[in-house]
Amino acid sequence: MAEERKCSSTTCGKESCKGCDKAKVDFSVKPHKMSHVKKVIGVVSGKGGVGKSLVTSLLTVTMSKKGYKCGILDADITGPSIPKAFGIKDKAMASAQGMLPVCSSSGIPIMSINLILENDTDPVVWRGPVIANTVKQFWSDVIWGDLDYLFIDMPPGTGDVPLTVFQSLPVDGIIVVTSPQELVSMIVEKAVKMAELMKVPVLGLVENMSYFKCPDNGKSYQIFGESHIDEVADYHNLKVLARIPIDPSLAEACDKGFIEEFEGSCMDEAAGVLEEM
Ligand SMILES: Nc1ncnc2c1ncn2[C@@H]1O[C@H](COP(=O)(O)OP(=O)(O)OP(=O)(O)O)[C@@H](O)[C@H]1O
Repeated sequence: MAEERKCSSTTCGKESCKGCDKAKVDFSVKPHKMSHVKKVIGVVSGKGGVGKSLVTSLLTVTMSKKGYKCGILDADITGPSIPKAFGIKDKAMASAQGMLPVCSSSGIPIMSINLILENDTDPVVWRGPVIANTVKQFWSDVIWGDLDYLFIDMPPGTGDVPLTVFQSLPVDGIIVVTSPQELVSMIVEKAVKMAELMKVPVLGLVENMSYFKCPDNGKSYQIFGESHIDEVADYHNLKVLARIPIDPSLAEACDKGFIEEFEGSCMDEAAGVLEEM
């Protein structure tokens, strides 16, 4: 008689799966005992360079200005950009109890691989499991203290690290960042399907680089083509939380480390959704 074929998925976890060795296996990792984080929010994108780190930074700054205690876990180990956006030059320290995040000038605790590496330009040439373990340690070994929201800047795509974050950390919801271009529907669908598989709610979509408002004539131009974000959001029954224009002052703030000085209101709707959670 043919042997029953075992499910080899690490993500199956279905009650109905009779063959899955890994069904109902608990991959969760405990936070540091001195961390009390109320909500964990993942910021994801289907592909690189769409402004995920910018959106993570803007959300954190907006929520902090509303009086919430927020932190950022930079899970983008091979392309960390959060410390730069916040102009952080110090390195992370450790105490006998655990690792200490570095606080930005307005007091936002941040942990990123670039706060540990000797030089910011040192490349991380590590195997996937080592990278994934580092992210887990940023949760289990870092003393985050009391936080209302911890934002996780995920690496792009649906690979090893996003999978580790979803399985190991108690992610309460994700925000999907896109840019206006043809691939958007496929990219959003991949992120939404992964979130469904991981049973994590999608809080909504953010379209970055939506348009450019010309300072000379006040007209808006859709530099990357017509936006399809509304159709995609309707199709998946999701909200569009923000449309961020291409704004050279945002790029400058991000690249020169002044993101905390951001005063705009483009993240207000997203902030409202987070407050309602
Ligand atoms: N709306 C915007 N207007 C102007 N510049 C922007 C905007 N969004 C992002 N940028 C710039 O684009 C670059 C890439 O942004 P960012 O690092 O946030 O992307 P990312 O999706 O996190 O990239 P990666 O996936 O490679 O980590 C940065 O230099 C940033 O300042």
